[in-house]
Amino acid sequence: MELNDKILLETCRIKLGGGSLSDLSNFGERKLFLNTEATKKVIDIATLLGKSTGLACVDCSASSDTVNVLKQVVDLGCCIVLANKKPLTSTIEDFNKLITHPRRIRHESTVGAGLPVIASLTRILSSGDPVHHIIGSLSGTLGYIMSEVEKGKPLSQVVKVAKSLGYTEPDPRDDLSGMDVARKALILARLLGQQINLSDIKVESLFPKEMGPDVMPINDFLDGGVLALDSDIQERVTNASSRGNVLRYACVIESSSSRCEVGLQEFPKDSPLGRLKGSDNVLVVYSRCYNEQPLVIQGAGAGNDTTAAGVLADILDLQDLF
Ligand SMILES: NC(=O)C1=CN([C@@H]2O[C@H](COP(=O)(O)OP(=O)(O)OC[C@H]3O[C@@H](n4cnc5c(N)ncnc54)[C@H](OP(=O)(O)O)[C@@H]3O)[C@@H](O)[C@H]2O)C=CC1
Ligand SMILES: N[C@@H](CC=O)C(=O)O
Repeated sequence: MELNDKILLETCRIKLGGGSLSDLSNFGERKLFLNTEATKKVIDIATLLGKSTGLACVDCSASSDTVNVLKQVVDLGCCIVLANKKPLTSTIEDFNKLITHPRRIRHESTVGAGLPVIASLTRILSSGDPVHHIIGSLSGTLGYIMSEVEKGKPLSQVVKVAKSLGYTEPDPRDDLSGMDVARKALILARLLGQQINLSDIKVESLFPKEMGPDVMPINDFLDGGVLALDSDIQERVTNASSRGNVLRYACVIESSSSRCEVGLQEFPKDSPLGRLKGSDNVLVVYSRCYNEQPLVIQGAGAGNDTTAAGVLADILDLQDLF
């Protein structure tokens, strides 16, 4: 379908109302392709236009199912742009395949939404400057939740607000389990050359297994389950505060030891992570050049606008190649 202003406005209306893209099939003369048929269409177009035109295949889903079609379009010479972290956090073989042509992939929005995290790291590494150590707070949702809980608001309420502001993954348990941050950490660690998998990362979840997506439907979690988490997190925040600290969900990556872990940690209130407010992300990078004075990248790390801006900038950046 042609993405004219009318269709784009209608798409925004449907998605802001919590609807599905499939609702667009009821809007004028649209044809909706599902799964196998959709994949075949994408491959047909990639076969026709991939090599000659710099066709970019853009994945803004939160699905694990797109990795096969992405690998095929890469083989057909297409560029790929991802906001979706799952293809890059599949097996190391899939990751290596997707980055076969490093100049034909952009995935800025996979870490820090629109913040220039991937671009900065890629520049540092390609200049031959080895990155030793990264520490960051890479979840807009968890950053927002921790700063609101600090103000005395219950976690259960704040999760719903984070969802309505577009910060969370489609299922906020992807954020609260730490898996969304673990995926970002894995993408960064793999960029640094670590040949590791998601299962190698130590991850702290903020809810018990009984509340997981395989056990509890999302609405039961949001309307009931999450209430049981309020007192524990409030107590941890209060205890940290009594020591002059704040709690942040941090990610630590160390090149020398291949250490990669994500979880809640206490930080002094006046440290780069401790000063974070709202959905801001911060990434502190230590390399040979950025040693005494590390590179600090900070700003809004989640939300529809900043993520979309990151994706659009990636598409435009690729067009300069052709
Ligand atoms: N929100 C944010 O701040 C950020 C999000 N991201 C990433 O961007 C991605 C999208 O997040 P967000 O926009 O919040 O999520 P949404 O759920 O709003 O959007 C995902 C869209 O993908 C569609 N979709 C799902 N599966 C498939 C599929 N197999 N093929 C094609 N389309 C599919 C969904 O369709 P339907 O409408 O039918 O559900 C939906 O419209 C995620 O991977 C997320 O991690 C990255 C950085 C920041
Ligand atoms: N759910 C994510 C969105 C960006 O990746 C977050 O909260 O950071």
